Amino acid sequence: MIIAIDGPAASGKGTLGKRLAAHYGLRHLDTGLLYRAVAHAVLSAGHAADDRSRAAAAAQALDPTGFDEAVLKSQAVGEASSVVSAFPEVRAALFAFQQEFAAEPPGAVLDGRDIGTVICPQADVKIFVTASPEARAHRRWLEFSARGLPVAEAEVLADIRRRDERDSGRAVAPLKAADDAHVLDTTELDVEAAVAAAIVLVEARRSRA
Ligand SMILES: Nc1ncnc2c1ncn2[C@@H]1O[C@H](COP(=O)(O)OP(=O)(O)O)[C@@H](O)[C@H]1O
Ligand SMILES: Nc1ccn([C@@H]2O[C@H](COP(=O)(O)OP(=O)(O)O)[C@@H](O)[C@H]2O)c(=O)n1
Repeated sequence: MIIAIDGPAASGKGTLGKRLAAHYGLRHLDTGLLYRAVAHAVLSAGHAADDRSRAAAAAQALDPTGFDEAVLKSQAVGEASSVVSAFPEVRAALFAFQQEFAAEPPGAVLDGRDIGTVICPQADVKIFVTASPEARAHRRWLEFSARGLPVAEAEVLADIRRRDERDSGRAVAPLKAADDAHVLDTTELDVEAAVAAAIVLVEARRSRA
């Protein structure tokens, strides 16, 4: 079984992806980490995120095993990742790895922006997770605070809005719900309620199979 989860920044894709993978005994891939790792490689080599040829080269050279999530999940890397991810060469370089990951038995849960539309259009279940920008900013701010990263909530909200706009507006693989995706709005749901709602969607699909 392949479960595709897409949605805007900090909507809870990764949390849901991990929980569904554990529940169904599937592997999980947070595809945002791939774009974050490319952005981090470009920045740490002293280049700007909008340096297209450096970003393409970093994506082609990427070793997608063993990411340091603490480093990649910073605000600066998040912002840069949405710049590098708009380059078609970067997306092309990361395409095969994601498709191969999904194809390996017994299946997988992948989360990102284009899983249901581009990477796994054949996914058994597609979930588009969303929540209000304010709820998402608050959750991400809590996360940064818990990690001891001081940042103003208004700044997190501005970053989220900027990234959503860039991710939705790009020409290649923009952030959008697939026509056959179930939209799950978690603004009023805590993690447990969101996981339970997602399991209901997966079970409904399985009972039709
Ligand atoms: N339904 C929810 N209610 C409250 N907090 C949530 C919910 N889903 C996720 N979170 C929290 O919000 C933050 C962002 O979630 P995450 O799964 O990392 O989102 P994404 O992968 O979409 O960026 C995390 O700190 C996570 O624990
Ligand atoms: N499948 C994907 C996943 C992420 N991305 C890009 O990578 C950035 C970081 O993704 P992420 O999932 O780690 O971001 P958060 O939702 O965790 O903040 C996004 O803003 C997108 O620009 C993408 O283009 N396609």
